[in-house]
Amino acid sequence: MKLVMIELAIDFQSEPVRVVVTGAAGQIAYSLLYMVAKGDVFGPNQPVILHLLDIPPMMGVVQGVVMELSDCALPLLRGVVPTADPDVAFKDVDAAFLVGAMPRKEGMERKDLLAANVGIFKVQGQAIERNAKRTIKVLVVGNPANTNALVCSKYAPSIPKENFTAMTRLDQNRATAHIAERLNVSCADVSNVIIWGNHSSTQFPDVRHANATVNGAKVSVSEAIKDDEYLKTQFVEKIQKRGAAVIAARKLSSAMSAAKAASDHMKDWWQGSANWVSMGVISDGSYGVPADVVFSFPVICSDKKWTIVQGLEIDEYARGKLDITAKELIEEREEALAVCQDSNL
Ligand SMILES: NC(=O)C1=CN([C@@H]2O[C@H](COP(=O)(O)OP(=O)(O)OC[C@H]3O[C@@H](n4cnc5c(N)ncnc54)[C@H](O)[C@@H]3O)[C@@H](O)[C@H]2O)C=CC1
Ligand SMILES: O=C(O)CCC(=O)C(=O)O
Repeated sequence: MKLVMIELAIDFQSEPVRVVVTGAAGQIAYSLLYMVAKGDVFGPNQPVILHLLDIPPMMGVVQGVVMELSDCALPLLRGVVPTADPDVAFKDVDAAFLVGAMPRKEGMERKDLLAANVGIFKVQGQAIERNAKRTIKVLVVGNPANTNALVCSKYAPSIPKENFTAMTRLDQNRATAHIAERLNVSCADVSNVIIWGNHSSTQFPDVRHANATVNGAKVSVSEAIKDDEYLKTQFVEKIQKRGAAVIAARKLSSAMSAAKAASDHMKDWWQGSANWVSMGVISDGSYGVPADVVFSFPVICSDKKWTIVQGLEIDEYARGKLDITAKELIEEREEALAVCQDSNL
């Protein structure tokens, strides 16, 4: 099928940002592209040019997505570049959503995807190094997201490591929504829920510093819930296993909620965050987390930069949880780097 490049003839004052979405034929991209193209992420006045990357056999499907984007008649969408060539996809891009990867099936752990997916992020890191703006902001969604982000950054050595992040916002959103439901308040009334560590079943969803507005008064979540044992056990397990629960129910992995989380993550990074948000970022050793892993920390974003929230108390219980998830990330890193070295990609 012949691919067409669409440059829509709309005149805007601001320069468009170039945004690549990989896995453009897949289910997360199908929701995410619409959110980006209608201004949810980069702002209601910021034109965008979308680069859509997928593999050659999926180009027919991508062409259908291009048609639908056009049919949405979105004023901010200045152009669409569908391609199966990473060098075209990453050319001069300002922001990247790295979604394209194999999703897990029922019964698998996310790290089981490592051997299949890590090569994709090596190749894309190399393409970023050759083509992207040095200021590119990269959000890795494809699993295992933290380790894929680390691999990607290692193969783009001239881009600052701070520009590579992994998505744990879906876990944050799940935890926030769960607390809000339990307290019968809106999600907007719950703040500062933290996800520490890996986007995996070792992650530590932590509400020890979270607040909720209940009946007009701001209180700590633990005060409002009044069941610390529940918050330390069932709640943690529920969030850790939520992805698997969705797969069991839908026979497909989370997509609409994953796209919303990707949109939230990039929006906060680009436009600034009102509260703490959780992002997988390169560890600088904060909270005793080993360096050279992409670890989810609470961060604040401003001026298109994230900063790890410092000074939070880590008690013995939290220390144990942080150490478990850090250990898993070190194991994943060693395995991933071995796969990259063995592969001729
Ligand atoms: N971090 C997180 O919170 C979440 C991560 N995920 C992960 O996101 C990934 C994508 O999920 P879905 O969209 O549901 O999968 P999907 O299977 O619907 O789509 C994946 C797309 O990626 C494409 N693809 C494969 N190799 C590629 C390559 N080298 N370059 C570009 N595109 C490539 C496929 O052809 C396919 O179109 C999976 O790894 C999934 O586990 C999903 C939900 C949440
Ligand atoms: O759990 C999975 O592997 C599916 C996608 C995902 O990462 C999630 O839903 O959290």
